Amino acid sequence: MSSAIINGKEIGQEIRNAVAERVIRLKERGLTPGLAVVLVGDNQASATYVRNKQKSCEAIGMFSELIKLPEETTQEELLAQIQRLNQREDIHGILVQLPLPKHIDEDTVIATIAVEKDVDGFSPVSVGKMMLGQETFLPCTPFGVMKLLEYSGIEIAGKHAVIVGRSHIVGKPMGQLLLQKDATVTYTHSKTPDLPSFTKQADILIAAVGRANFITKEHVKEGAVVIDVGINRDDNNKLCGDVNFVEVDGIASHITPVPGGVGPMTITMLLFNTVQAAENKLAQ
Ligand SMILES: NC(=O)C1=CN([C@@H]2O[C@H](COP(=O)(O)OP(=O)(O)OC[C@H]3O[C@@H](n4cnc5c(N)ncnc54)[C@H](OP(=O)(O)O)[C@@H]3O)[C@@H](O)[C@H]2O)C=CC1
Ligand SMILES: Nc1nc(=O)c2c([nH]1)NC[C@@H]1CN(c3ccc(C(=O)N[C@@H](CCC(=O)O)C(=O)O)cc3)C=[N+]21
Repeated sequence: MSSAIINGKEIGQEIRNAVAERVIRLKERGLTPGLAVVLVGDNQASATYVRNKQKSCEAIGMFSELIKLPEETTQEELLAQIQRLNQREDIHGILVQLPLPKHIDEDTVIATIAVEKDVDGFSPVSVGKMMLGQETFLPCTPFGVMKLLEYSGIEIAGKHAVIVGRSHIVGKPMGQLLLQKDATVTYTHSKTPDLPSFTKQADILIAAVGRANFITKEHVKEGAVVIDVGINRDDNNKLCGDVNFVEVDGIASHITPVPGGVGPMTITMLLFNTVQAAENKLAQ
């Protein structure tokens, strides 16, 4: 039997409809939620994501502004741009698209974003609050995965979650959010010897590696829930995840596709966080 498909497009749309309602309420009170996306350089993949984000904002009546800066932008210039966005009344969320060109220090840039506008949840203060279980903007991709699990009725408490990957934007916060819901969490990474011996134990397996079709049937326990965060291009330049879908289909109880799985949820939670930022401002 094939695995149940967790449909991120559908679940994302359901959440977006609720977010759109909140946008209407805010507009009635004279406030249009605004997102600024800062894109430095001309990374092709980044340009595609950024377009998706803008289209999604427009679709639910939010304002979005793209600040496109040349590859040679200095760090000082970028910091000055962010400071201007921090001051602007019409901008409630700021997203600096990563990765940045090598001559710019990402940590410094992210730490400059005002915490009340940090809708990516990447700044040190946001990360610290998340670790402490305090209210804050949660990073969109792990937040989106939590929603996928919730909407699919998948139980987390007491389950063994194994994360492959420990990046600051996906793997690390993912483990933290699952831990908060009482999963037992194991982190694995490139220095983990005998990876399948760990992943085979997972009730919930999260793949955030960045390698096309890396997770195969030898990594997956019968009946596991498999969440594929990866967005890669295969040899034919086709979009694919970190999980070899064909092999794992039928072994997993549930699986997310790529495209149409985690990707649309990331954008959904960005819209969610931006509307929350706008509501927070009205509540001040
Ligand atoms: N769907 C979405 O919305 C999003 C998708 N992505 C996608 O998710 C994937 C991961 O992104 P990101 O976390 O930013 O990537 P990074 O490259 O920052 O991190 C990759 C992680 O995978 C680990 N890793 C690499 N090779 C292996 C290996 N052979 N065995 C075990 N672990 C390994 C690395 O380990 P180590 O730390 O030891 O180097 C690292 O922790 C990418 O495909 C990216 O495009 C990213 C963001 C959002
Ligand atoms: N500051 C910052 N915040 C991010 O959230 C961020 C980032 N930088 N840098 C890059 C990664 C990647 N990312 C994706 C978002 C949406 C899709 C997405 O919508 N994917 C669609 C397909 C898109 C397509 O067709 O190319 C899908 O999976 O169905 C994918 C990847 C956000 N990231």
